[in-house]
Parts: sequence; structure tokens; C-alpha cells
Amino acid sequence: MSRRLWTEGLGKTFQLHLQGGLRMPVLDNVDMVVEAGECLALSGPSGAGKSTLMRCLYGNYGADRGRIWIRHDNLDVELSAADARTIREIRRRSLGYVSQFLRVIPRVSALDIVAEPVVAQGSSQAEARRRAQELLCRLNLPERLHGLPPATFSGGEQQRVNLARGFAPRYSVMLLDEPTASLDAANREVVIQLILEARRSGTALIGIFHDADVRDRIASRLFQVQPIQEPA
Ligand SMILES: Nc1ncnc2c1ncn2[C@@H]1O[C@H](COP(=O)(O)OP(=O)(O)OP(=O)(O)O)[C@@H](O)[C@H]1O
Repeated sequence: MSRRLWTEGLGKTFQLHLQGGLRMPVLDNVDMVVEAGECLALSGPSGAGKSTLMRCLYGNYGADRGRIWIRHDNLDVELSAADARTIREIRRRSLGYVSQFLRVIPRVSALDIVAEPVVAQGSSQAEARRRAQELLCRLNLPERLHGLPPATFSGGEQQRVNLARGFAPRYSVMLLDEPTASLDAANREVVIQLILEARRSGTALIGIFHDADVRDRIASRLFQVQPIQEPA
């Protein structure tokens, strides 16, 4: 079995300090695994904890119980116990995350925003810019916008820069949060193809896809995130 990312008994409870320390359990005993070349679609009703699970998997939220593991540098590394420096290294080389919104960096062009993680993985500036250009063109971002900072871009244009930045480097695991949410049909199709190509090259993907057509075409399996039952 070529596991890439997996959890064992993962649990997460939020503590609401402004509400007198009220405890809100969201994830309980989650056991999931994604293997190389798979795309796991998280399903479950609104509020079940899909985004919370994604944030735990990326190391943004600490796990209260259980463990998260990732295959990194040919080793099984416990992400849930890793220090900040190790998490940064894992994110640089093994674990990508495409959120719903681009984090705009002032004065940095779309091209450089996309090229930056490729350079961080060891490519030259020229190579990284070529790859960035190729992806921005595939995602139909007009060439006149490539050299501009995306702060003034439309929501869909920013999301395409975000997607190009996510798919430009080579990661062994990718987390996708609603990657097609603000796209038109033509660009949705490009993203479907990028995901299928990533699967063919052995990347393991986990995502939230509210669009059922997209989910049916790209997911190899569904993973049901169960809402925690309130005690009667
Ligand atoms: N930072 C937080 N602090 C407190 N509670 C939170 C926090 N983040 C999420 N929650 C709560 O955890 C529960 C799960 O939220 P989450 O966003 O993970 O659900 P979801 O399955 O992704 O929902 P949707 O499909 O509507 O996006 C919700 O009840 C939410 O209010």
C-alpha cells in the first residue's frame, strides 16, 4: 500500500473562550487514508467538519486526539507532532494546499506569485516562470495580467492565479478546498484536467467539492465526515 497521508483516531474540539470556555467537539475518531494517485472527496452535511479536517491535515489546527501522518522524503512523518520548521519543510516539498481565496501579496505580480513555490522547490527563476506562464495560459488568464499584482483582479481571476500557484510545483499530496467554486465552465474543465493529470502522476489528493459533476469525474472515493451527535 502506498499511503501518502493518513489519520488515526483524529479528534478536534474547539474551545470558545468568549463563551465561558464552551467546548465544541467537531471531529471524533477520524480514520482516513489517501494513497498515491487517489482523489478522496470529503462529503457530509454543512457543519460536519470538512474544512476543519482539511485545516488539521495542513497543520493549521492542532489535533487534540489521535495522529496525522504524511509520507515525506520517503519516511512516515507524524505531522501532528511536527515542529513549525518541519511543517514548513513538508509544505514546501510534499504538501500543497489550494484554498478558496488567493492570499494577495502587495506589489508581487501574478507570474511571480505562481513561480515562487516552484523556485522554493529548487527550480531556476527562468524555469519557474516558464511553468507559471504555462499554467496561467492554460487557466485562460489574459497575458496582459501576468505581470500585474492580482489585488485588483476579479474573484475568478484571483482564483485561477491561486490554482496555478497550487498546481505549478510538484507535491505528493494536495489539499483542495472548493477549487472550482468561482470558475466558469471552461476553466472548471481545465481544473478537472489538472486534477486528473496530478492523479496520473501519482499525487494523492483530498478535497471538498460541492459541485457533484466535478466530484463524480475526479474522485476515486468519498470519505464521509460524520457530524458529532449531541447527547440526548
Ligand atoms: N475556529 C473555530 N472556532 C470555533 N468553532 C469552529 C471553528 N471552525 C469551525 N467551527 C465549527 O465547527 C463546525 C464544523 O465547521 P466546518 O467549517 O469544518 O464544517 P464544514 O463541514 O466544512 O461545513 P460547510 O460544508 O458548511 O463549509 C461548525 O459547527 C463550525 O461552527
